[in-house]
Amino acid sequence: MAATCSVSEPLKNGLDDTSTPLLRVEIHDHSGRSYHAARTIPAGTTILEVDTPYAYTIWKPFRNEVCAECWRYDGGRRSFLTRKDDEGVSEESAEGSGGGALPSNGQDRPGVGAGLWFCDANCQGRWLGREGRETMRLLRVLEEARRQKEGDKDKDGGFRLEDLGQTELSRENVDRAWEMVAQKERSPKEVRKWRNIQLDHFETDVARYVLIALVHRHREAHGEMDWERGRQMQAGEDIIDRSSVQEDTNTIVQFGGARWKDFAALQSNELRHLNAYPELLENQIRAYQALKGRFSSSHIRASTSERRTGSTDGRGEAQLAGGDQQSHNPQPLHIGQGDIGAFRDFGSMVTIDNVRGAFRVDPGNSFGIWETPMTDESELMGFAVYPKPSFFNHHCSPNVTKIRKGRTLGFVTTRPIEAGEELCISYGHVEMMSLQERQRELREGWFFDCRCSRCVAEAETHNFKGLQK
Ligand SMILES: C[S@@+](CC[C@H](N)C(=O)[O-])C[C@H]1O[C@@H](n2cnc3c(N)ncnc32)[C@H](O)[C@@H]1O
Repeated sequence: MAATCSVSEPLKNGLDDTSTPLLRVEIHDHSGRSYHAARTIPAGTTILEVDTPYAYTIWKPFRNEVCAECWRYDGGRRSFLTRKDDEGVSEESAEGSGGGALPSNGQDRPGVGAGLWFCDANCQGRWLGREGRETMRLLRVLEEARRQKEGDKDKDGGFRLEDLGQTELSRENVDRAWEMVAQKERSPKEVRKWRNIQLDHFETDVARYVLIALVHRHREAHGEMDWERGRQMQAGEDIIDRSSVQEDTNTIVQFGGARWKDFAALQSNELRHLNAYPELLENQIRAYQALKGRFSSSHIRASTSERRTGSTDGRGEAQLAGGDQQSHNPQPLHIGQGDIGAFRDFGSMVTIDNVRGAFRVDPGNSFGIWETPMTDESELMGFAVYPKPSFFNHHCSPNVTKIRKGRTLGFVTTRPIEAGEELCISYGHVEMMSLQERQRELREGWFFDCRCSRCVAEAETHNFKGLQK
């Protein structure tokens, strides 16, 4: 039964932009926003197709076995991956919507890459065209935070769950944990220490997910204009002031048809997720601290002004972060001339609100990046959040199936659909399970009590107490 009055304001956000000629969003009492058919739809119709996620990560064990662009995986074989990071890309050829024609400055710490492998120059070019070479640099800086050996977390200044002195992760306690971090970051000295935080693989991988989201938010905030300006500076062209068209160009900065406001307005499962896995709070806060320490605005600002006053070494480069990193990171990381526009104020994106916002929406909305074709043996290689498809609710007898081709997600009807009918996918492989098994699976894996029409009908028939209409 669809309702329109029982939802909070945040839940309503994003509704305006989500309807398409085939889909409209309705709000249900027990399951929130959900796609419905705007008219009759034949079986086999692609009702939504989204070409790229807003944020995603590939888990470290798969990083050098999966193409970073098309997500091709060949059972662990690597011979099809012929390009790494920006290797083989000339300075001029990395242009695109990301405006990525920035020089490889030769200063990046040897051995630390951005962690991106590609099938070939096409995949590499597509990635660079969308994300820009600057994003590669940011990923490289973050990779320096990846702990190479098991270390002692206690002494690195990063948050520990024990610091909270509470085992129960109530709303108040989670807020208090973040507030403790907010207090600490009022001291620039403390934030400088966070540059030395070393993250474990999981923490680094989730920090990469956040970083991609923040880069996208930054791109929206600054519009294409700065990227274009950086490209012009690099190419030695006259800078054309296009500030009058910034608003127009802003509207085209989207990733998978979505903007930050769509991403951040997705449903949050923060508390239920943290209660199931309390150590995640430590992982998330440490990831935040490492990002903050490495990308802090004040550090970038100081460095960019250095460049402007010519106090760098004359190679026209501005220091980004890591100038005084720990001893095994002796070389400072630099960004190239022209990056000023692209990076300007990137550090201001690294706020508790933004980072917590990105973590909050991941558990309820992320799609697993599975090896295809999907079998029982398929590997889970990472996860991705696509805001538009996140409005599909789950049904234990779904009428829509999800198909991944590369990083594009397509949604196809599996039977004829009546106008007004709810359109649902299946979140897991639960169709063959009993009512009790399905309920347990969805509660434990997805943190909700399934109230799809099949579960509700079966619960009534079997007098199953767990579900009420
Ligand atoms: C990916 S979101 C789907 C969109 C969501 N309804 C919203 O308003 O943003 C997944 C969440 O939707 C709700 N949901 C989806 N399918 C459901 C179902 N069959 N029964 C109850 N809740 C459901 C759950 O709260 C779940 O965590």
